[in-house]
Formats: sequence, structure tokens, C-alpha cells
Amino acid sequence: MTQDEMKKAAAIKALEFIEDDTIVGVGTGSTVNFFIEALATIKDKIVGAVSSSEESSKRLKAHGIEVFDLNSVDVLDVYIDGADEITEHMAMIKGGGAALTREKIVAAVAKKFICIADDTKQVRVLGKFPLPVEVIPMARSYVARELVKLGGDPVYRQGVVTDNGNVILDVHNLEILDPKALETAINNIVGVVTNGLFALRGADTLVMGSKAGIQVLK
Ligand SMILES: O=C(CO)[C@H](O)[C@H](O)COP(=O)(O)O
Repeated sequence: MTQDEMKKAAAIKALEFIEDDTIVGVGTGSTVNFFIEALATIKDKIVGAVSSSEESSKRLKAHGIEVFDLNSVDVLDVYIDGADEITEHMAMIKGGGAALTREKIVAAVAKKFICIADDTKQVRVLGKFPLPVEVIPMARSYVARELVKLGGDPVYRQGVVTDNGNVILDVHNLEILDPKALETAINNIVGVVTNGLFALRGADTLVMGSKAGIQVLK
């Protein structure tokens, strides 16, 4: 099985978490793109979706799935999204696709976060994948200096502007032993919109594709 086949298998399995007549929270990324294709096969059973990025909204609409404004949605049962890294405690690094802030917002509203991933994303300690931090553009240099004080090496993601009009700093060389504490510390830096640690609100379930098949971990 290739990595893409593992992603696709996890994405298809995630359909089992979707109840009829509901609005589905949809994340961003290549694994989610497989999920959107799978969701299109049951689109007549759902009401529609809430999306975490312009890119996913475009794909959902192209498949004939209605995309709702989050402000018009009271209840969101599930949020389906990928991850760049995930631990056995369900803490994640996300934001490789620069959609971290909207992802965190939709995840906060959803009752359940179902992470879909291939098994290369599973790690013991977070931090090998550079941690994305979304920053207000005028605060970029200040925030970078503060991130150095926290032990990281921030690198400006050149040419990338988020859906919210901000920039991304990718923080290298972090060994994240206490993800909740670091998530809070980074979010407390003035000028940070949010960071890609999803530890305070991690995943509830991991649907993981591997060469041995699909595993569902809680
Ligand atoms: O957080 C994300 C986007 O901001 C993605 O979920 C993460 O980057 C994983 O992407 P992929 O499914 O392409 O491996």
C-alpha cells in the first residue's frame, strides 16, 4: 500500500462517523481531499458541510456539497481532518497546509474530532515536523524573536498568505515534551493568531491507515 492508498483508506473509513441529516466539519489537506471525494458519494444523506479553508470549500462545492457559514451552525457532531504529527495521547501538530486557525475554530465547535491519517504521522514526541504559527504580518519579527526565546528556530514561510490574510512562521528544532504548555505559551505571544499544536483540544479518535489495514484508536 502506498501512502496515498493508506490516506484514502482512512478517509473512506471515516464515513462511518457521519450521521444522516447532519452538517459535517471538514478540514484541509491531501487526506481530507480523499475524504471529500468519499463524502460526495453520500452527499444526499447529509445536510452539508462547514469547511476550514477556501480550498476545501471549493472542492466541496465542486462535488455539489453545500458549504455553510460556521456562524449559522449551532451543532456540529464531527470534525474530520488530517494531521502532520499525532501522538498516542492524540495531541497533534497541524497547519502544514496553513489552515491551522480555521481548523482550530471548527474543531472547537465540533463535539468530536476524528483525525484521519496514514501511519507515518504517528510519533512518540511532537516536533520533528516544524510547528506552524499564524502571525499578524506586522508582528512577524517580534514573534520570531519570542519563539527563539522558547527554544525554537522560526522560519518565515515565504509567499504564503493564510485565508485570514496573515503569515506563517514554521518553528524548527522543537522537542515538545509538554504540548499543552507550549500551545498556551505560544498563543500568549502578542501578534500570534494561533499555533498548530492541537493538544488542549486534541483528537477524540484516530482513523489510521497502515500497510496492515485500518486501525481506529481512541
Ligand atoms: O493541518 C493541515 C492543513 O493545515 C493538514 O491536516 C495537515 O497538513 C495534513 O495534511 P495531509 O493530509 O496533506 O498530510
